[in-house]
Amino acid sequence: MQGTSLDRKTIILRLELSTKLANFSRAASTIEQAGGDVVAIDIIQTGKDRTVRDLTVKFGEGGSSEQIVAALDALEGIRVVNVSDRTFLLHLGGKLTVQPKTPIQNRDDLSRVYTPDVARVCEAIHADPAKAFNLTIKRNTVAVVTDGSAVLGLGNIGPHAAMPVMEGKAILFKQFAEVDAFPICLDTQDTEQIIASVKAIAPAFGGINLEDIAAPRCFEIEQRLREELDIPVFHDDQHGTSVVLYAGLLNALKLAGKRLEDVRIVVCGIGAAGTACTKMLLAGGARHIVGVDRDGILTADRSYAHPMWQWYAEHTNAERRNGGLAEAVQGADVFIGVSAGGILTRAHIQSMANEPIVFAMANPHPEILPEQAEDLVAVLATGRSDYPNQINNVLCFPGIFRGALDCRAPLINEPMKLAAAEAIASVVSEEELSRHYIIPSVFNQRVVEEVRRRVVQAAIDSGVARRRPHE
Ligand SMILES: NC(=O)C1=CN([C@@H]2O[C@H](COP(=O)(O)OP(=O)(O)OC[C@H]3O[C@@H](n4cnc5c(N)ncnc54)[C@H](O)[C@@H]3O)[C@@H](O)[C@H]2O)C=CC1
Ligand SMILES: CC(=O)C(=O)O
Ligand SMILES: [Mg+2]
Repeated sequence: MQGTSLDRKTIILRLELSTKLANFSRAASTIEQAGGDVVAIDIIQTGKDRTVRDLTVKFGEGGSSEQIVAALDALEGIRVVNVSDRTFLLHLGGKLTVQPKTPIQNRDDLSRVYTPDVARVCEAIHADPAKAFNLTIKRNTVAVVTDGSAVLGLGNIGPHAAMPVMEGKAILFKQFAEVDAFPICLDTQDTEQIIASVKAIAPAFGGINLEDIAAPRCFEIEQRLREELDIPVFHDDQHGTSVVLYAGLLNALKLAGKRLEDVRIVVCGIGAAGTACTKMLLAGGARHIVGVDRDGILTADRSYAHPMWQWYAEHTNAERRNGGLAEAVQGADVFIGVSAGGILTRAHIQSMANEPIVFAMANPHPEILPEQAEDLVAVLATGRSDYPNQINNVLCFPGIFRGALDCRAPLINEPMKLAAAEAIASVVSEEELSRHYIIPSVFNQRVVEEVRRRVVQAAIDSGVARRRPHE
């Protein structure tokens, strides 16, 4: 596994110790010998035959949780019941809760919140369904919907395993943009069933954020839902990613003194994110794009069963390059990776043009780690939170939905996406721009504010705003 995490340096071990066979100080010294340091002990249960204790253990470069667990497992009378780290503990019981806005303290409150008085509100909405935006959670609530088929770069891990990511997205919506978002992981990967399910739940929501649904089905699902619903439907991995990529590239090119129209760009991984990034770059004026996937460079010399790849081959690679990743990156100015971890090598980067720009955006493992390539590049970015230059759709989706909800746009159109990209890029001033700061931090409060402002304006200018928000 690549990458490091500080969290993995502190673990909590739950041990069951037989009172007859095990000796606690023996366990502690075994942990020490395996490179760990016991910093806290909690007794969870004691009994005649056994005790259960939680041990907080820190370890340095020399130790690992696997070594410590293996050493303890070898001891007679000790059973390792569970190993957690801070990340796992943070996920205990999930990361979200539902909180009422109004307390119910007496019968009168109860009558108004619930029956009988609530009925008058129901009837008002029945008479005018648009009132659902004013009288229910609809106006501020987004469904984060997945089928678990392309979760981060982990692949098709299914709806249960997708939940932690979707809960995470919901937290980001709330924390950064005050949008109430709800994770919905569907137990189907059938296009028609996904469309029908989302349509069926849509009345409760003011927007639909599709997440981690694999290509090619994500294209049809999004298009059909956009046509059939009157609230924004936005596939984050396509459009959120392309907006942030475009913002990052505008700034990186500024720094490198190159123009989008002139540079040779390689997009690696022609799935949801890769296709949308390419469309955004073409719309922005890029002229030399080559796409490469597992089977090599997409070229009009071949025909593809997958209609999006056919489209891709016909709209890129004018030179009709052939070959694999090595041939694609040769002489390229920009590498955009939305594919899989660890596939880009130093040799690949050395074959690129001078001062190359590398955006290794696969999550959680980028195509190449910054420490492996930093000396070879003008700019390097990843999708991760633990390196500089985080090109991640979290810079887009909270603000773009905030704007769309505030002006009650029925969709998120191209001008709104472009406005979001320009807003994100604009947060980094000319003076601040540097190879380690081409894209603002998600914690920069101006990001959401600026994205929202420009998205609302773009919606008004393009005639899709159904209301003008108060400033
Ligand atoms: N930084 C960011 O904001 C974002 C990053 N991503 C990352 O991009 C990656 C792709 O995500 P999606 O487009 O949603 O998935 P997807 O499943 O729609 O597409 C992935 C594509 O990459 C291709 N691929 C896989 N291994 C490859 C290899 N060794 N060489 C070339 N192509 C390869 C697949 O064949 C597929 O066409 C994931 O790692 C994801 O975490 C996706 C969205 C946002
Ligand atoms: C960031 C994100 O949405 C992804 O990696 O899928
Ligand atoms: Mg995603």
